[in-house]
Amino acid sequence: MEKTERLVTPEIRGDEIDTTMRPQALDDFVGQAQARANLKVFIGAAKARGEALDHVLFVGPPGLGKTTLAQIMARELGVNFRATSGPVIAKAGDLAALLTNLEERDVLFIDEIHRLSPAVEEVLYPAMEDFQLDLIIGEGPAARSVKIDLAKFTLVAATTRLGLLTTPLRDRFGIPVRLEFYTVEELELIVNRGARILGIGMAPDGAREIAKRARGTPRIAGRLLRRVRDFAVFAGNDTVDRAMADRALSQLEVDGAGLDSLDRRYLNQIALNFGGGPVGIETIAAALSEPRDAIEEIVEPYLIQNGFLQRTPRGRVLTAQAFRHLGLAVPQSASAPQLGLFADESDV
Ligand SMILES: Nc1ncnc2c1ncn2[C@@H]1O[C@H](COP(=O)(O)OP(=O)(O)OP(=O)(O)O)[C@@H](O)[C@H]1O
Ligand SMILES: [Mg+2]
Repeated sequence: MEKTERLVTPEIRGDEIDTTMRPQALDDFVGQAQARANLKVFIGAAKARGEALDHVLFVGPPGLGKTTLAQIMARELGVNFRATSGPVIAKAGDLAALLTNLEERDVLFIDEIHRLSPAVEEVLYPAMEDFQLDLIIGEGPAARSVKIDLAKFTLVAATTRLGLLTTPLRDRFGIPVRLEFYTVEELELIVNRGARILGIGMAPDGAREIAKRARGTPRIAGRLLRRVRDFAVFAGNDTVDRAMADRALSQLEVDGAGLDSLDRRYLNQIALNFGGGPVGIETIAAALSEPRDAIEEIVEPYLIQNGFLQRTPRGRVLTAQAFRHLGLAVPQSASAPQLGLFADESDV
């Protein structure tokens, strides 16, 4: 099934070169105050001891800055940054090749670590724990196992789906870091910084308008900013104000809450065809002709976070706020407060 190309998708799109606005140092990185403060201490301590930093696991929805933080960590540690991702490492030998090329204290970044194959994971365990590689050389009766010592490296891994990680893998990370959606105020700072980098004027109410519609996600803030800039340039404006931002984003079908047409189709589907829920994710995915994974990863987290949707053991349920946002009458059941008791957000 083909994925819908959305302006507000938090995933990186094929047409984007996503690097100009990337912060280079921990102090330029906006938001995630707690994670940043902790990392600062751990990085400082590792540097003072001259040792490799403990392995770090970043968990959170796409576009919140996991890759950016991993790069910043390598830079602050003053070590090399090597990057790969779960689906790219096909064979155990691929990972072995990466690991044996690392120097002392280097950062190896594995994106989408939940997509590593079990055979590759087996190689990763002793590498993370004892900095050793257990390899089988040869086949049949001539096969023998050799141990190779590795440099003491730091694995920095990222996942959008903590629930898909095996427990033994999860347990081998000394520093788990959960990234949260950004506040509107934080996104305003990111939009203003981006506008300066892109060389476009930004009025305070313009930055606020873009920030409000960016779904708590810096990648989306950056993308909306670029599109709004296009509209401004086309209109002959050198400064983006609220009216300009609003006009551009409305034209692009991103509404005042940052919801796009897929979000509204999702909510409408549950409201109109399933009486507000509860309804199972498979049913919704089929009704929308969208892959279930995409819905779970890039549509629902923001809707749940912002009080439009609840996950319950019996399925998805719309909140009163969602009905109001769609301009629909709120059914009696949607306002029942006890629904929250059953909300299951363990894998958001
Ligand atoms: N705190 C921040 N301040 C400013 N810009 C940020 C911040 N975090 C992320 N960005 C910008 O958002 C974009 C996405 O960040 P990044 O690629 O690190 O996200 P990610 O969490 O790795 O996403 P994915 O899970 O899709 O890989 C980058 O272009 C980066 O410039
Ligand atoms: Mg990334």
